[in-house]
Amino acid sequence: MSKIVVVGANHAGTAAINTITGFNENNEVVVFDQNSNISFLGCGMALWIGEQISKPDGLFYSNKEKLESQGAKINMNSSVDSVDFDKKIVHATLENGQKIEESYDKLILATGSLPIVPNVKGKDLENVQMVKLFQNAEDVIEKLKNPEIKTVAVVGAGYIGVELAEAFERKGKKVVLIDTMSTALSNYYDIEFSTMMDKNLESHGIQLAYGEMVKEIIGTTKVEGIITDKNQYKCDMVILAVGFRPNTALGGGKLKTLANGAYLVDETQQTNVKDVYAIGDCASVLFNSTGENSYIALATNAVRSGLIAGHNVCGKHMETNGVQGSNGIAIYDLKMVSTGLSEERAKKLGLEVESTSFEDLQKAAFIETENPKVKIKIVYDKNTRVVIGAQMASTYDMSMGIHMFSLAIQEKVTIDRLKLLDILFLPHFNQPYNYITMAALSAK
Ligand SMILES: Cc1cc2nc3c(=O)[nH]c(=O)nc-3n(C[C@H](O)[C@H](O)[C@H](O)COP(=O)(O)OP(=O)(O)OC[C@H]3O[C@@H](n4cnc5c(N)ncnc54)[C@H](O)[C@@H]3O)c2cc1C
Ligand SMILES: NC(=O)C1=CN([C@@H]2O[C@H](COP(=O)(O)OP(=O)(O)OC[C@H]3O[C@@H](n4cnc5c(N)ncnc54)[C@H](O)[C@@H]3O)[C@@H](O)[C@H]2O)C=CC1
Repeated sequence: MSKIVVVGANHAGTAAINTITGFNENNEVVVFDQNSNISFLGCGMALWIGEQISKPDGLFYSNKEKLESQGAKINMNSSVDSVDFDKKIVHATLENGQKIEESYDKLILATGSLPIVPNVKGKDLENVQMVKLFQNAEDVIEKLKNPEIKTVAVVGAGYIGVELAEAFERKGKKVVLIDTMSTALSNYYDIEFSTMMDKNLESHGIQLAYGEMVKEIIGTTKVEGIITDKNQYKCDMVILAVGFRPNTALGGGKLKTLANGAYLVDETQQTNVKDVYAIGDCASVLFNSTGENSYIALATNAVRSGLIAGHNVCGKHMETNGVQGSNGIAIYDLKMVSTGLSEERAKKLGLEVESTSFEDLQKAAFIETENPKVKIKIVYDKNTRVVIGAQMASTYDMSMGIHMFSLAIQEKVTIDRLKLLDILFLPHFNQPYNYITMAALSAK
């Protein structure tokens, strides 16, 4: 029997706690989380703000009572202030202000990430909003009730920014979407895909302000406008969504990190200090497209890494497969999914790559019901021909197709092996000369 302390009980922490308690091995599990809620699905935030769902209740899948019924001791509103890695003790402040010491045999750090805050004048004005926690969503929803909030400037056209731009437009607000890059979603898609999203956003009246760097948020007490290196926009609310950084202050220089501060972990999620594990957004992941440890903040990675650490702290050896950073987005009718590297990002990393693309109807052409076009692009290493990325876009829900490419990258499958892959055909579903086969066959 071991005593396992878990710091942070959102997606990664909860996955680890569920795994450990699921073994029913009478391990003592003590958990600290500085927040008042557990397992908030940020992915539902835009749906809630944009009123595509009527209430937030379904955005949580666990809570203190549930985890305690499984045998863990849960301290909510309780922060861990420091860790003595030599003595194997965490120092925490409980909800009632009491300072305590908790010893551990195994420690799991699941402290997640923090939104990056650009260091610009005016960032502390009223109505400048972060969008990470449940409480942030509550604040935004409350503020949107004020009819004086007419225009929202969203800074960052990544996943959060694009999803929220849609949500604000659905709420009848004027939206300006600002990004330093020349398209939306530039971390995930090549230009022929991201421009599809840009046209989609523009066709719904969202103003795109790309290639612009925010210099200042203006106002006396509240937001009145935003100034970039190229323009000035009048607005009543500013959303900052320019990415996450790992929340790793507890490492205190003892734990090795990537350049961005994420705890460096091995294939079992263990850090460089024995018996100390790190999972989720505070940790590195092995990125199969490059073979290197990287930072990819996703709930999917958080859950998987929690499962892995949960096994290993209980003495059940489990190793990561590495990840592909598979992701998806659905804005109005447009769905886009990607995995691994885009061609542009691969080239920026100095990789020699080729790509192959195809566009066709999803189903047999004679089908008389809904039959949208699907666009696909597969990126592969020029020398080894191993697949390292794929992107798909359509108004049709083709999202399941990307999982096969995720597996192809994980298992280092070459583009040539996809040419004759046995893909089912049924006119209701797809075409015999389907776009996956055709893209692979047209590879150089
Ligand atoms: C708006 C939004 C939409 C998203 N959509 C998606 C999506 O569609 N798909 C997807 O895969 N991912 C999505 N993500 C990303 C996903 O939410 C994160 O990757 C995920 O939350 C990471 O989980 P985590 O448990 O590692 O970290 P976090 O969610 O950051 O949780 C960390 C926890 O640690 C606690 N904590 C931190 N420090 C301490 C301390 N010192 N003491 C005690 N407790 C501490 C915090 O209170 C928190 O509960 C989205 C994120 C946002 C904000
Ligand atoms: N559907 C999904 O899978 C979702 C995933 N997430 C994940 O959550 C994490 C955080 O999401 P985001 O904050 O959207 O990060 P992101 O990395 O997706 O996008 C950040 C955007 O901000 C831009 N940017 C950076 N600095 C800027 C600056 N100073 N001014 C203007 N623009 C700037 C970048 O060019 C980029 O387009 C990501 O890891 C993301 O993948 C979030 C929402 C949905």
